[in-house]
Amino acid sequence: MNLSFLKLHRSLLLILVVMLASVLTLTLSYGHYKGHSQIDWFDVAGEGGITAMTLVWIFFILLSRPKGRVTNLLFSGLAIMNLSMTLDFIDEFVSYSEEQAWLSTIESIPAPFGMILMTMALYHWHQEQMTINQQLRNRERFYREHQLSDAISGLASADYMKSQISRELNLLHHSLHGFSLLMLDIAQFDRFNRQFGDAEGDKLLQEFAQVITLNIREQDLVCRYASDCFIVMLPNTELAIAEQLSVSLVSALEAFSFNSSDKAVTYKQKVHTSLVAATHRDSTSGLLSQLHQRLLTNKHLHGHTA
Ligand SMILES: Nc1nc2c(ncn2[C@@H]2O[C@H](COP(=O)(O)OP(=O)(O)OP(=O)(O)O)[C@@H](O)[C@H]2O)c(=O)[nH]1
Repeated sequence: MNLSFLKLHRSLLLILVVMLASVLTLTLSYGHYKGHSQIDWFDVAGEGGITAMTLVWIFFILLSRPKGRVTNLLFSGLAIMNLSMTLDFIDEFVSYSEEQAWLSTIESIPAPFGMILMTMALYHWHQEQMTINQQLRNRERFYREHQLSDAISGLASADYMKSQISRELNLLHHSLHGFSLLMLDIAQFDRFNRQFGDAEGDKLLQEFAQVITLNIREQDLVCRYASDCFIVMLPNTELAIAEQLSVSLVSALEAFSFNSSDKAVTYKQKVHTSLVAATHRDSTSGLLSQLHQRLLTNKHLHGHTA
């Protein structure tokens, strides 16, 4: 588990600890233990479970989110709801004298305010997500599942691409134009890895992924298919248009200068490509195998020079 985001939220964690410590001090110093026989253990389990769960939610929010307005609102809403729940939970063990009965009365007051803050947080989170979705459109298309993305490039995985190809094949008879698939393979990537090391190789893969994402259209989907090989799905695109897109994408990739982490080396990479246009007679595996065969032929035709 990566805990790096938690370090950004030290002040929020401190607020939570101070809040819970104050509530415990206040209630335990004014309250009197009810006695074992007076305690309803079903209520204790239920209310204790809800209180603990809101703390777990706060933990995961702070673990997952950078600093900012949405995080502050989510934290405040949940922390205030947790305040109500903690008071309710402690109520199961202690009772108060008449002068301190307000401690029991106020327990339900924070919860609605917490819910209002959570609602505002969810609205702003929705707005934030719309912006992020726009940025991720070429990586996700219709579906989000972190297990279907490639950890190094951040792109969709081969499995996700296969599921999208099958989906497009099923839709093929409804669309005016078929779709095309473009395979892009970095030339001599093995040599690059040996020369600069695997970490620089990973950096090149990430930067190639970004260049591809920036140069494809809104409707296209890109995945990292295998080691140094990417596939771009071009929906509603005939082969002639796909060829033009391929040429401009390859020139963007080959014009891209890779800078090593220490800025000591600048490097340009050649790219091999292959293209297929899908027809309703094709299958997913058949299309992928055609792409692969054509890539091998193109590599052979153009030689293995970088
Ligand atoms: N850095 C890095 N390297 C990887 C990763 N996955 C595979 N590789 C390496 O990618 C290289 C792929 O080698 P090849 O398939 O021979 O490709 P190539 O050297 O580009 O050969 P051509 O395409 O024929 O020019 C191998 O050295 C793999 O070890 C990865 O995630 N990160």
